[in-house]
Amino acid sequence: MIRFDGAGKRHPDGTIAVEELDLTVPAGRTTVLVGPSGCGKTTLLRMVNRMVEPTSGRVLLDGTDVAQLEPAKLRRGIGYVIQQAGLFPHRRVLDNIATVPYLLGWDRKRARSRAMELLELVGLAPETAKRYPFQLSGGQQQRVGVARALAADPPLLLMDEPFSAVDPVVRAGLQEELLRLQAELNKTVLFVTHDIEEAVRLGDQIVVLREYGRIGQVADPATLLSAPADEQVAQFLGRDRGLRGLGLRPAAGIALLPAGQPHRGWTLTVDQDGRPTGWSGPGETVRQVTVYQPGLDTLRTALDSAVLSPARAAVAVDEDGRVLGLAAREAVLDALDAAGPQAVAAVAAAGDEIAGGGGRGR
Ligand SMILES: Nc1ncnc2c1ncn2[C@@H]1O[C@H](COP(=O)(O)OP(=O)(O)OP(=O)(O)O)[C@@H](O)[C@H]1O
Repeated sequence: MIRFDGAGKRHPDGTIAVEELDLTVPAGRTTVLVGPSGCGKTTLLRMVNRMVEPTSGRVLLDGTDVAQLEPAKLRRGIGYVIQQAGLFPHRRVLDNIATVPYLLGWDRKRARSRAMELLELVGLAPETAKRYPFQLSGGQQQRVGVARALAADPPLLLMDEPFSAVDPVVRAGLQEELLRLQAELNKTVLFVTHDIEEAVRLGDQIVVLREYGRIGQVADPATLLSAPADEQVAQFLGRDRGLRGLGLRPAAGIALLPAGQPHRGWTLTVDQDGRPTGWSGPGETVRQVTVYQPGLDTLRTALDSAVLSPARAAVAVDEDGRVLGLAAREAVLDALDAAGPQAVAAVAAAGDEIAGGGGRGR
């Protein structure tokens, strides 16, 4: 657990980066610091590993003031991932990952075998080990950065906008990967981003910061999106915060119609294994079928699938992609109703496209 106890930073030139912050970062969870540029996110993160020394207050790591710990030793016990990975350009991937184990005095064989394990854990092929960072894509470099941070199995990870230099598709993949790793490893993660979408996807706890490191709100994603503390936080979350909130609600429980029965003049076609192949309608066929998995996906995905379907029905599938039934748009809206007034208001605010029809797929 990390505790910021009145922690503040005033630079010698008089700039106040962080005024005075009280915050608890719980163990084994992901806490995301989010806020506009210059609000002090990086400063706070770096106070933890003593790359920045607070000018007031303290930072406690499991009850110990980090000021009492020797910086190099402290940092060897903390995984640190930064934007553009920050890999050593002259070292091969394997040796980059093994950096901290080497520093900790592990013998080379053990350090390298641990590095190979991590390469696999972050989804990189074994042959990547021999390459130099410049021979990797941005997304691969970030994966190596995460592997390096995890090498000595530290209980704490500091991540400073680790995925912001890669394109949106690669970024979504890296976020998925982090969620998967975190479900397995349960590290204490302190993650900095200025992207609220990323914060909502990754955070167990989100800290919305304003200028000078002042706290706007500390909450779990669902609470933050449904009940922002004030107008300023609501504005920061953006107009579609209600819709984003649907992304946190499971799509289980939507009433399904039998898939064999035509819906609004469209019939779903399936292959011999029961997987959807298209929609057959009056005089035309649509090959694109939008699906959702009730046990895995969210109301947002189900709604999106229903809106995009020519039959105005999302196709529910099991984990093997086999059709379970049709979720008519009305049934999805009923499920939104059951999810509470926030969800319904969000859809109303999203306007005609969803409430009235439209959508692609024709
Ligand atoms: N060495 C320094 N000297 C003076 N001011 C500084 C110094 N380092 C940072 N600052 C200022 O402290 C404030 C907080 O900086 P910080 O890097 O923590 O913000 P941030 O929220 O991480 O921003 P961004 O999202 O743009 O990375 C900014 O106003 C910055 O200009």
